[in-house]
Amino acid sequence: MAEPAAPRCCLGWDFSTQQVKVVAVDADLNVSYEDSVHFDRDLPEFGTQGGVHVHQDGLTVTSPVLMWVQALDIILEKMKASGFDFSRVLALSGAGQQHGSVYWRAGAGRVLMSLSPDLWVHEQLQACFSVSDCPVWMDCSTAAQCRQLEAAVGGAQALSCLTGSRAYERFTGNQIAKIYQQNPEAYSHTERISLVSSFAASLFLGSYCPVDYSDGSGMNLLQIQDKVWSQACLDACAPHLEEKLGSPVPSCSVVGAISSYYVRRYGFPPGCKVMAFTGDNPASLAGMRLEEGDIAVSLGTSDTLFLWLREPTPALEGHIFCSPVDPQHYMALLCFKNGSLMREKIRDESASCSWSEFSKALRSTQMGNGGNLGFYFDVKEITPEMIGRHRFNAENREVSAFPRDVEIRALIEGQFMAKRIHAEGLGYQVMPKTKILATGGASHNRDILQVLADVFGAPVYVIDTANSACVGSAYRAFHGLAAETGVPFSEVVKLAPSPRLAATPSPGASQVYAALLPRYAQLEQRILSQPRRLLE
Ligand SMILES: Nc1ncnc2c1ncn2[C@@H]1O[C@H](COP(=O)(O)OP(=O)(O)O)[C@@H](O)[C@H]1O
Ligand SMILES: O=C(CO)[C@@H](O)[C@H](O)COP(=O)(O)O
Repeated sequence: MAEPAAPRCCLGWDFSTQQVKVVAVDADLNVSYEDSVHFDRDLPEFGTQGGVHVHQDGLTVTSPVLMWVQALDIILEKMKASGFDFSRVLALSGAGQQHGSVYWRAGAGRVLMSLSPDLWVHEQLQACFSVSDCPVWMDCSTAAQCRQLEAAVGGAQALSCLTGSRAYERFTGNQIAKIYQQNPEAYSHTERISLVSSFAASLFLGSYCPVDYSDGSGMNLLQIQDKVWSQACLDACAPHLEEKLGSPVPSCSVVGAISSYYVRRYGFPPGCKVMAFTGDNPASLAGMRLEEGDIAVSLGTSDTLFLWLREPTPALEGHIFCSPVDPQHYMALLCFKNGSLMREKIRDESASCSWSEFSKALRSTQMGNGGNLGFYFDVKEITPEMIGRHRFNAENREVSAFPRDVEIRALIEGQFMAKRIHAEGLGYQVMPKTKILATGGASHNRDILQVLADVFGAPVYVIDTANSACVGSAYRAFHGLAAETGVPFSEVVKLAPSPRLAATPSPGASQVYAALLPRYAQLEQRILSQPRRLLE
């Protein structure tokens, strides 16, 4: 009897801070394959820590662009070696860490179009980048460019109304302005500037892929309501920028068929469609099938919190992005830089480098931590703009240290109280029907999720894989296949596995945190009002 045909699938990619990841999702919307290449571990020759290089000024943070390309080569070879059947891939899409930028040297487009299947992609693109170390989202070296941009458009709120955010140091327009000002030669030799997401899509397309509206919203350049580049912002950042960026496209666009390179080298079908790639947080929104009223908390390298929005409400804190799945709607996002890497530091200092010891400490301490509260920002935080470690006892007196278990609970409770306080600052209210959807590496840790449920007073759900950006990308690829028929994204994914309940609030949690949240907010204000703290 003939073998039954292998089920068709879509691939979802994620070029995130610490790794490149991929999932295959079959037509029944179940994940059938998962793989990753970890930059520090699998590509040690690039010498990154956490996927990045922090420069001597402590502000500039970059990643080598060829490391990303080589990671793609390696992961595809791993898939091939494992027997993955590429001929069943109908379409693919992907995500990238947001805000990072890639600078393609003049002539690179031609090289991309004529890749030889006998060689690795990274071998062929060696000379294709005018900037070898790409600024990434952790960079905070563009304060001067941010002030220039805000001044050019009439202030911070005016910029936010236009682009969804006041000027942020990691946002791509400000990063491009810095490259233009400090390295005009590299800028003038650049024929195309991509986001990490559109760069990754370009590798698959074999030609430059446009920036999508959703990830494009993280640049301080896109008018989020009109979905066009803001001429005033472009002019304030660098000359000839519009031609280097190309026109932005709806996130649901099919941008073309896969390059013949992948057809000939790996056996992808020639008609395999490439759907526009987007930011990792927007892709996670798709992967978790977030609905209005839900709140998503991503615990990856960064921690982020995001919501589905019907109407944009740009403010001086937080970001509004175009929705990655519905052209009429938006998403709100808060980003916290001291996420997993800060948790790893405290784990190493106070839990013998072990997540299970870390969890034990969370289980052995009480909700509310005996009134002890902590702020842990080893790198300058985005929300709020603060740096340093600050610990307070139950009498609000600053103390220099906590016992190890108290330190661990103070870190996790503090991280989640900050998220709730700043989400409420954007107008979000926890309702009786609120669901929290958690994702990212730390969502593997049930004890961390328990604290999340307790602080928010809401149940926490997870999907089968913590790689929601990959899953969302594969779902978006399925949506791309149906796009011509106008089927909404929600219809395409309605039969996907439902999120699973991972934690419910403990009895008494709401009373404990009703008392602690205002204290945490007041202490945060106290720290912020001491100017020396900002400079530490
Ligand atoms: N059991 C665990 N408990 C807490 N954090 C964890 C656990 N397992 C992994 N992590 C964290 O997950 C992080 C990676 O998350 P991930 O979402 O894959 O990151 P990114 O997508 O930004 O590369 C690691 O830095 C690690 O600290
Ligand atoms: O800057 C932001 C969002 O605004 C970050 O969330 C980046 O998108 C990095 O994502 P991870 O690699 O931490 O998932």
